[in-house]
Amino acid sequence: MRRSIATVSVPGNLREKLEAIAAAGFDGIEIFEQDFIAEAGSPAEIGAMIRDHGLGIEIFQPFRDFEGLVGARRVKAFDRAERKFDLMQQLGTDLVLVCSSVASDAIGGIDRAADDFRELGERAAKRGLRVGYEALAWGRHVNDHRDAWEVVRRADHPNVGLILDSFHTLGRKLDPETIRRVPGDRIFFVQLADAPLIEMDLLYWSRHFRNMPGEGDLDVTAFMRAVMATGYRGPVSLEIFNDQFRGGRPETVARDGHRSLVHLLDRVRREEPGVEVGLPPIPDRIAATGIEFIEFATSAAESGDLTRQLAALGFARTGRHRTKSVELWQQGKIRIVVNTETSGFAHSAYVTHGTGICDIGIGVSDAAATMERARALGANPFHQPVGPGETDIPAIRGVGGSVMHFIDDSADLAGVWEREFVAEADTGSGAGGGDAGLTRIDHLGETMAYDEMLSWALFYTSIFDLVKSPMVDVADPDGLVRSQAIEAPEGALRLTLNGAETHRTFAGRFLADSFNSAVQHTAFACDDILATSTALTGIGFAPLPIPSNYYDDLAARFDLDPGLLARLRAGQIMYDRDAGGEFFQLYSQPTPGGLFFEIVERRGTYAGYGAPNAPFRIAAQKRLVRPKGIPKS
Ligand SMILES: O=C(O)c1ccc(O)c(O)c1
Ligand SMILES: [Mg+2]
Repeated sequence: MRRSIATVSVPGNLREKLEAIAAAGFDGIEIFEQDFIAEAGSPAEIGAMIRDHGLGIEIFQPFRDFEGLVGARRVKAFDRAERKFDLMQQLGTDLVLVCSSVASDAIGGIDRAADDFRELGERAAKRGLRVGYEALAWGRHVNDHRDAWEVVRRADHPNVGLILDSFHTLGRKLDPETIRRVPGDRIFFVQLADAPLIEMDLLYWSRHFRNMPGEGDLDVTAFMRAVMATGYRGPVSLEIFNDQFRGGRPETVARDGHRSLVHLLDRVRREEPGVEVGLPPIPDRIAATGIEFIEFATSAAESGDLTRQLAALGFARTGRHRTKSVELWQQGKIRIVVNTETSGFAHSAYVTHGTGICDIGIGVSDAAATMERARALGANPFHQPVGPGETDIPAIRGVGGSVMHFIDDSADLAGVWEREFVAEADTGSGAGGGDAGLTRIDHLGETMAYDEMLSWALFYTSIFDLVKSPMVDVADPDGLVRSQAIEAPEGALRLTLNGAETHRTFAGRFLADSFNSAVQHTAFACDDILATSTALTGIGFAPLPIPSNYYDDLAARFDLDPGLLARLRAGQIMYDRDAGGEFFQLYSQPTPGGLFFEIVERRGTYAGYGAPNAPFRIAAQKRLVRPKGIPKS
């Protein structure tokens, strides 16, 4: 199937749009009249420019307020159509999108509209053109794809067909299964868009909040399955009106669009067996098995602060790299790599962003398959020269230019630690070692600009078998931070994406200080937070101080055993509860750069991340990092 995108979906001038669209891998475009009118060249020149980018013009759109008019208004509508037919012939496209009328003087009636379309089809046929009819969700008389189909069916003209748009169908909560009844050869074009579920006026929602399939809450996959089941094999096109995308980068928006389309078509062929979507086979979404390691980029001068904090968290240095200035710190199943090399990727990450997490190792079922899927979805593979005896671990670029390595349980990859590191036990020079009962990485919190959240959520959920939880608002004293959790079934991999809109928030300050989106916090799991808290106190861990008011409020909100409450208060441990269980959180003090660690215990099936505690945790962090408050400019 031809993969297409409407020019309105991508920011920039027409040339910038086309370059980004072509580079992302699309076959064609929907030329939006606005984008065409704004351009300086003649229609023929613009058509040639589009084709010079290797793109087909799949459709010209929109043609508005055509059907249901009478008298001079009707004559005028046909005249307007003829002018646009001229234009289409000069541009070099044979299909026009007519969206259902919103004109106040349009008269309803399926047969009246069908007559109009039969005549329009006749006129189009004389020029070898075709007309497609789309029901806008807010159309005056036609606002349901079933009615638009009935108009097309009764028009009964080979040059008149139906146009489907997932937004108009799903946004009005129409059952997409009804599409299965339409003959595939009567569908001329299919537009796709997703949207977040927000109660608001349909037109406003459509024109400002659409997003790429998979980025929102609509079941675009069910819609597309129904379309494919009709036998339709024409173009599939993204038609995204989104304020945020309009201010984004053309390359990013186009790349995300293509990624979403590949991901969607791959889902459709798996869930609707027997349909041919015209994509080369790719591995299914990858099951992530956990976080195999995180790697800090730092320097010899700064690494001491970091490793002291690791030791105070109960980590022990267990190995040194055979040839590089790289240490391995471990506790439970957690591996932390501390890299103080003075060349290579980690060093450049350190130089640009300061001490921070530059690399995440994800455990996967099959690393080669992960690379294949990531590549097909437009991810950028990462390579750096490997020294003698070093393992070339497959990797791609992730958030903020960081690296994501993939480790499966093949001997080659899983054996990297034994092969490349000399165990400290053999040298007798280990540091740390006061185990505090941390078992694994519960989650990583990535901080990014709010504008990037949809993009990275799509990145993760298209490559891996992960699901998004609803977005939550976190109140920082100086602004809002939005948080979105992405999780593997059973919680094998959990990530939170935290989107900051202003640099005055704790997250926003981290972004500004490190010039980067990156992991800001690492949350470790333990089995017994009270025991861990006691052990940590014994090895010199300094928790984030939580105000006494917080514990008084806990006592008021929950029926907590007074003994437990006293232990929480003494240990600076935060508490939350949901229908499935309980949650305990203990925070480290942040580094001057804003990085921090969290220790959690999940009891029962508690599914969240302690969002109700976040405002108090953030206020406490800000008190430490900037005791005099953050300047208001
Ligand atoms: O918002 C609109 O007017 C509009 C125009 C054309 C479309 O295809 C559409 O889905 C919406
Ligand atoms: Mg549309």
